[in-house]
Amino acid sequence: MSRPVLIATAAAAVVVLVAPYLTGTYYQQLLAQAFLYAIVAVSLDFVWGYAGVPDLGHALWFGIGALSVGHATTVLSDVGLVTEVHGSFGRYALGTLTGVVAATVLAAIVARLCLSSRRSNDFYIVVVTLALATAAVTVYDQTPALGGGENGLFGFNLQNVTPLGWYYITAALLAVTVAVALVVVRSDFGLLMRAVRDNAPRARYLGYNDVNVKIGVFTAGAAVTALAGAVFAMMTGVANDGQFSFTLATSMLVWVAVGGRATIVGPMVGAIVMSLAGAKLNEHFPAQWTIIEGALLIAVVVFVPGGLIGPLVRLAGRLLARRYPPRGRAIAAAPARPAGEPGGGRPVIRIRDLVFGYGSLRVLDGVTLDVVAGELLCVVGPNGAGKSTLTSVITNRRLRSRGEVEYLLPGHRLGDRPAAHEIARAGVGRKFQIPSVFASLTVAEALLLADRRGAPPSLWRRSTTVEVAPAVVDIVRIAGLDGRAGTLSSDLSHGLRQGLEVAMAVAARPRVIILDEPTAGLTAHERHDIGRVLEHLRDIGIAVVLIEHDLDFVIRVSDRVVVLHGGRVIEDGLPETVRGSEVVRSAYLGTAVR
Ligand SMILES: Nc1ncnc2c1ncn2[C@@H]1O[C@H](COP(=O)(O)OP(=O)(O)OP(=O)(O)O)[C@@H](O)[C@H]1O
Repeated sequence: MSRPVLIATAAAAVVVLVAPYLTGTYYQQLLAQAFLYAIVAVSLDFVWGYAGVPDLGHALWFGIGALSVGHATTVLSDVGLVTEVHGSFGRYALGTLTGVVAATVLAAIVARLCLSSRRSNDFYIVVVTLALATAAVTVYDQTPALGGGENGLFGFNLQNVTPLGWYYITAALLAVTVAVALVVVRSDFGLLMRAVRDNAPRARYLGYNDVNVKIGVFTAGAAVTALAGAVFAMMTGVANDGQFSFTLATSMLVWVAVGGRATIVGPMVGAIVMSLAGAKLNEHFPAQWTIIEGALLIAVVVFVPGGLIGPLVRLAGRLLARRYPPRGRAIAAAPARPAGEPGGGRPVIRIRDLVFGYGSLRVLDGVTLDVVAGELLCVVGPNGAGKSTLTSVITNRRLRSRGEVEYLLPGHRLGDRPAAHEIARAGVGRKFQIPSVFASLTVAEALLLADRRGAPPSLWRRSTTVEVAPAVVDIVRIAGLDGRAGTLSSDLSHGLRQGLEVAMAVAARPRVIILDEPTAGLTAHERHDIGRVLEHLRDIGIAVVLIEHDLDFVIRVSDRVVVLHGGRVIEDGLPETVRGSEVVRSAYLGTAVR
């Protein structure tokens, strides 16, 4: 922590400690509530801001926590009226535990159902979480025996804790939440969260199970929010449908959006300021405040998508970084380590009669092919021949296809239909045709993630150096990325992103690497250099599969050439043979070949 940050944190701590003595009980209660809302905002920032899962029903978890405490500490009549309140601490603890467990289990089920669907996208998740929250309010209101009906449960607040006591308890809970959140988002796991948010398929093809990352973060967010709801109920002695409501869920989104997504501090400040303002204005203008909140959300999303406080936090960070350079992540060359098995000639992927189509369009039509260790295989063919599709079907066996793809990778037994991240973990690397990188990660961070190839990252440790193979250092140099370890991928040109993606694929220590047009956008000199790197990868035993259009380059670097046309292999042989083939010439000239 730099000195100014330390001073600012100490100053904030002094203000928080002294503030209740300068205000009355009323403001202590308001601030205690605001601190709990700030915990909720930080948890939503985790889920939405960092993992990119838009949870429109986040209030549901808060309501479950509150209701559970209310239910555990009261006795209800048939119509849901509270007839007795239990004051024992055990019941509050039981209610809290039950609420947190119930929210965690429900969130895990919802996330699994929403996120593991192949059709899952942001819109899908928004609709499901919104529908769930709306249904929860209806169920609550229709079941008085559960939560007291429209009146809710009341009068069960934990005795013997003064407003000042709650003020300090909630402040301490918020401090712990923010501290833990900051450690996690700066850790290696935080890197993975941002990677999954920016570009889930890219993370998947580096060996990470992006769905599980999202489910884990979503579930953790629900658990923290349920805990905040439980404490809220203990403090206020109230549990009602407002705590489940879409109105509260919208307020939560406003706190995060206005504060600034993916900053932790922004949503925390946003929640404290907005909930205090809301409490004051709600007293005099209840109807108007809801409209103001809605308008603010729209205005922020349209005009300042980074939020109001987030950019200030980032600016302060940048100014501080000039004076106190942070510990960035650096790239270092690791001692050479053989990634593949030397001694080429052994098939590592065996493809037999592979058939794949998009709807009625048959794109691969009985492809049979061996990918061999220590061989540089080029796949060529006219536009639309099915080259990129072949890559997709080899690297993701969850895509519906017929035929066989067998992976003969030592040390890895893949099931019948392995998922993309499992195939990547086994050592099949991929570069997409259009450069696919992580916008908010620096060059060094992207290589760090690639180097781990799906291994679970630490939740608290922040790696500062990424050690990559000499071939990666070569690619970094050839692509012009040296000296740019700290540059954000979003700030790189098209050509540099291309180079970064190739470097990422190689950094993952593949046994098979499939590169879809890695030289597109490179100069002749750079192509020559990339060609040398590919030959080096082949020489250390990696099976290199190159999809290329530049036939001169193909003839120069490849050991074997496969020609695809209309989804079929029409030629498979030595480069010179393929170049002289009549059938290949007619395929490229557009003559039908059947
Ligand atoms: N997601 C998709 N949905 C429907 N059709 C698709 C999809 N992706 C590709 N296609 C079609 O499948 C066929 C093969 O496409 P593919 O991208 O695999 O060819 P390619 O050989 O890689 O071509 P290029 O050299 O132009 O990249 C094309 O007709 C294409 O229009």
